[in-house]
Amino acid sequence: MEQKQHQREARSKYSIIVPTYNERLNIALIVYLVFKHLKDIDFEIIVVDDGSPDGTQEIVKQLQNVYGEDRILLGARPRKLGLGTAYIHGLKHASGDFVVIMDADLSHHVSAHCDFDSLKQVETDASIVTGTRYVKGGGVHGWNLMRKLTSRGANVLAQTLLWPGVSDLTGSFRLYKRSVLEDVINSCVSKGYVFQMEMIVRASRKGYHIEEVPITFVDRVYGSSKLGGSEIVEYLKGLVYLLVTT
Ligand SMILES: Nc1nc2c(ncn2[C@@H]2O[C@H](COP(=O)(O)OP(=O)(O)O[C@H]3O[C@H](CO)[C@@H](O)[C@H](O)[C@@H]3O)[C@@H](O)[C@H]2O)c(=O)[nH]1
Ligand SMILES: [Mg+2]
Repeated sequence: MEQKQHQREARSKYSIIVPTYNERLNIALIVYLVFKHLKDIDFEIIVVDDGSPDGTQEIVKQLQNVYGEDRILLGARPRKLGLGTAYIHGLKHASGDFVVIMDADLSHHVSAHCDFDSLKQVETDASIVTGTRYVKGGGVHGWNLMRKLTSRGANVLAQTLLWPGVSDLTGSFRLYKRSVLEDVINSCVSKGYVFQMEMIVRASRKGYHIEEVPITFVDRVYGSSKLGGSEIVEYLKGLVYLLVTT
């Protein structure tokens, strides 16, 4: 009895941060899939919503009624403040020893990072386990040619200039040791999508052990991407900034 109690106390906890902007049609399904897949794991889901006009927060509140406010936390912000700062906001609510970040639109499948091997890796030797589309076994489904070229181009450019030793710098499905995330996040300045690249480059420069797992990114069915031209400009600026400062 005492031993069981001890085992429960010693169990690692995972905080899953899911940023949302207009994800009313997706959020219930991603939450359902996480609960279905992570049966034996202690976790909480932190939804960081930027005042979505489509009423995403109303759905999250309903989900809190179903699953409990201790399992689904809502980090509500007044307006769209960017993807990078959404993670920072989510981390403030997180109580886990490990943090998973993933999109709300079902482009990431929870099994890729929350399988036994990934969890074991980050609990033992790795500091970060990051999903990559650009190794054997990984890929992208559903993007048009322009989007594929944009993603590939962004990665090739960053690889060539920064040599971070990671094959997919712009992907956003990652598993962090909480202490590592806190350390790296505090040195980041990006606010938007470029944040993913800055995080992994800074982590690599700090010497953290980064493992990669192949993932297949599946384009969303409901809603639309929030990646616009201004994010691409920010990415290029971020690249130059990292080149000069790291
Ligand atoms: N809170 C908040 N959430 C946001 C914001 N912008 C986007 N999101 C949320 O962030 C997730 C990813 O946004 P998408 O708009 O679906 O991105 P994508 O075009 O599919 O891009 C994906 O691939 C990129 C790499 O090619 C990734 O860089 C990106 O993170 C994402 O995984 C979604 O859950 C979306 O609701 C924001 O300003 N605030
Ligand atoms: Mg998406």
